[in-house]
Amino acid sequence: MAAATIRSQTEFVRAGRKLLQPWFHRFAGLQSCSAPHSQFFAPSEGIMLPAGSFNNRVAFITGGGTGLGRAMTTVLSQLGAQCVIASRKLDILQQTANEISRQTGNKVHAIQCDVRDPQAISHCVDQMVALTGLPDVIINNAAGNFICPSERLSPNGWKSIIDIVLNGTAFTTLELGKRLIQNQKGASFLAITTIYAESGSGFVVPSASAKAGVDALYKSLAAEWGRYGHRFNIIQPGPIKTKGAFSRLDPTGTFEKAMIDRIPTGRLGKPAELANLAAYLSSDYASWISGAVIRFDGGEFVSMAGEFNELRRVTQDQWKMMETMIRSTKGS
Ligand SMILES: CC/C=C\C/C=C\C/C=C\C/C=C\C=C\C(=O)SCCNC(=O)CCNC(=O)[C@H](O)C(C)(C)COP(=O)(O)OP(=O)(O)OC[C@H]1O[C@@H](n2cnc3c(N)ncnc32)[C@H](O)[C@@H]1OP(=O)(O)O
Ligand SMILES: NC(=O)C1=CN([C@@H]2O[C@H](COP(=O)(O)OP(=O)(O)OC[C@H]3O[C@@H](n4cnc5c(N)ncnc54)[C@H](OP(=O)(O)O)[C@@H]3O)[C@@H](O)[C@H]2O)C=CC1
Repeated sequence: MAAATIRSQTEFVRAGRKLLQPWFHRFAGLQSCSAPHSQFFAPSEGIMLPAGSFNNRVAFITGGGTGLGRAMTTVLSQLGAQCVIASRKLDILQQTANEISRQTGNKVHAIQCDVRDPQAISHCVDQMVALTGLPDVIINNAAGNFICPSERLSPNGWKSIIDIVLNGTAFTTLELGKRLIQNQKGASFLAITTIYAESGSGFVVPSASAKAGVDALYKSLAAEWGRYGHRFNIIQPGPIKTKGAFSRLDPTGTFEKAMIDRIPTGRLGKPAELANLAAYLSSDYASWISGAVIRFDGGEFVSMAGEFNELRRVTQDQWKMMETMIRSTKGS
């Protein structure tokens, strides 16, 4: 009996390893494939804004230790900003902060903060004020997500995403907004949401609901707090390969090709491309942009939305045949 249990456990572990091996390989280098026509849309990953665009500015980036947050921190730091990154895992934050500081020569500070907890945010802002003063640029980027059929979702599963994404963004924005208003200091607020904040999406229902809430929060505050010198903008990215996102949204790697097939530019986005857009929206060059929602997805959203877009698959011969059929139709 015991031997049978051990054998079945060993088999289970073996099967698990086999299943997970491609996963580890995929995330080791975060490589992805692309369609041949993506050659027309080669990413420009160099820094877009002039050097020094953020000199004497302080930027606060939640979730700045990994993925897109790290890319945005790198670009802002390269452009002269003193950056403060905040999230739950201090060791990762500190490593990122040290690496970027070394790379750019500008100090990046790491502060531990769970954005679900308003008191932790208040304490984090106290620490930031002591280190750098209040920020000029705030990027609400921290998020949590996982694919899950809604009938399998527990109340706590729902709550954990809403707490990080919607409440976390609201608590951070309100804490910083109130302090900036008290100090009569203007600032640029940017939220990173997603294309499905607009459409909704099955299988990521808590994330879709929370991100839609963030869009509404930022559009509302753009209207209300302009009078205090605050701008609020939103970037809705499509798929950009990061370990955080793809390990939770495409754990087996099965859907990546289908995703690329439906993106008109034939490839995924690059963190550096998003970082350039975020830097522009947060800069003085964008001082007349507020309340904007920028979809940044290589055309994926419209490609999925159009009734007839699947006709891309029709060949020239099939078109000839169909045109003949249509033209030969008489009457209605
Ligand atoms: C067809 C499309 C295919 C592929 C798409 C591929 C690519 C992407 C394309 C577009 C992306 C668009 C938007 C992306 C949005 C993003 O936000 S991506 C960023 C994702 N990054 C993260 O999530 C990082 C942070 N995440 C985490 O820390 C965890 O994952 C967390 C679960 C969110 C939170 O961790 P925490 O430790 O606080 O929570 P837990 O205690 O572990 O869990 C809380 C409850 O949730 C339940 N849970 C957790 N995981 C699952 C799961 N996989 N399925 C179901 N339920 C889950 C957990 O059980 C707890 O509930 P309880 O058991 O009832 O207590
Ligand atoms: N990559 C993509 O394809 C897309 C990403 N996005 C959005 O881009 C943003 C960045 O995602 P991406 O870089 O891909 O993924 P990551 O998982 O790398 O980034 C999420 C970050 O949020 C932080 N975080 C999570 N929970 C909390 C919390 N409770 N308090 C503070 N920080 C927290 C994590 O740090 P820690 O674990 O240390 O707390 C992590 O650094 C997210 O808003 C995501 O929704 C939108 C569309 C597409």
